[in-house]
Amino acid sequence: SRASLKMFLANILRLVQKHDPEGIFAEPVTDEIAPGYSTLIKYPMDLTTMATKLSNHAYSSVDEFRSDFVLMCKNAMTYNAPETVYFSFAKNMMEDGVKVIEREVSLRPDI
Ligand SMILES: NC(=O)c1ccc2nc(N)sc2c1
Repeated sequence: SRASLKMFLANILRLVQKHDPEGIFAEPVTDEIAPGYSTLIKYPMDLTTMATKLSNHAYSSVDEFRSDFVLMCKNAMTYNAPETVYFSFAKNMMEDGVKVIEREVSLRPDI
């Protein structure tokens, strides 16, 4: 149901947040901390925005949620040069996060 999808996705958000101890994905990226970000990144995404979308019933499937999560990570791999820690965090976050999502989905075939 819509209520169980919301609970399921809220738990995934909690789990993936553990893989971002520096909190670089916690809030929208500002042009102050990342010069030119809003010009380069057409579709920004972050974990707080995902939580808000979840509260507003903006996700009707795990796929839609996963798309925003991957968008968030790919944005960071677009804006930040490959040799930066931010790029490495994003690459690892994408790998770890997708694994978390797929494991949780495998435990809930009904979702
Ligand atoms: N998510 C990002 O791409 C991101 C987050 C934080 C941050 N702080 C900087 N000084 S550059 C930067 C980039």
